[in-house]
Amino acid sequence: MRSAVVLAGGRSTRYGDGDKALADLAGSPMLRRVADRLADATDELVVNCRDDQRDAHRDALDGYPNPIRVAEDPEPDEGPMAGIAAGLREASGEYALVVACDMPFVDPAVVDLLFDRAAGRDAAVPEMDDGWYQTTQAVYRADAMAAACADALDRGDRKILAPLESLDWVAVPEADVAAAGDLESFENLNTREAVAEAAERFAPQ
Ligand SMILES: Nc1nc2c(ncn2[C@@H]2O[C@H](COP(=O)(O)OP(=O)(O)OP(=O)(O)O)[C@@H](O)[C@H]2O)c(=O)[nH]1
Repeated sequence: MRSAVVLAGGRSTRYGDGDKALADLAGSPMLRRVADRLADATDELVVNCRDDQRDAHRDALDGYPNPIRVAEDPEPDEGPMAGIAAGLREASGEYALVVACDMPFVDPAVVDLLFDRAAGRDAAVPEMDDGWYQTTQAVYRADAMAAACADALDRGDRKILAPLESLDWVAVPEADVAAAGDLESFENLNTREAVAEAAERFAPQ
């Protein structure tokens, strides 16, 4: 049982007015593009968002083939780490992929690699050649990471790697990701211009 948690509780300030999770990408909302990429690679979808986003996000996912759960932030605007914790608490699988709602090119082959590498550990996190860890496209043992995020938030430590300090995790080198799939998996779209450019790369509906 593989869960997927899509983080969608942000305010999309760089996108401007509107929720970038609902940005139109050649006929589908970005959240739906992400979800569709995960449909075969995972068994359930958890959408993490605020209460005021819930109905629109459900509508965007109408007809999705896997079970959907919504994990609301207990407090809005507490940042991605709080979103990860809320989403993972709602996941029913032992392991869950966490992915941001603005990564519509997430590659199922990369997802498979991350689940494989996480097996028996608490997390598998891609490590880019420039030293960046892709914590918002990584696989976690759901209960361990949710607890570690809660601890880090309690300590007031918002560093994105803070929850990993107490976990048994493995970095997945960029070269391994590139060998298994496509590095565009990590591309994230923050502005209307980026969404418009990406829309051209999807086949017309
Ligand atoms: N639950 C939750 N998720 C968040 C929060 N802030 C960001 N995220 C999510 O984390 C992911 C990465 O964050 P950003 O790309 O910075 O998204 P954002 O904060 O909506 O966008 P900007 O305001 O332009 O930075 C996105 O999927 C967001 O939905 C938050 O306060 N709560």
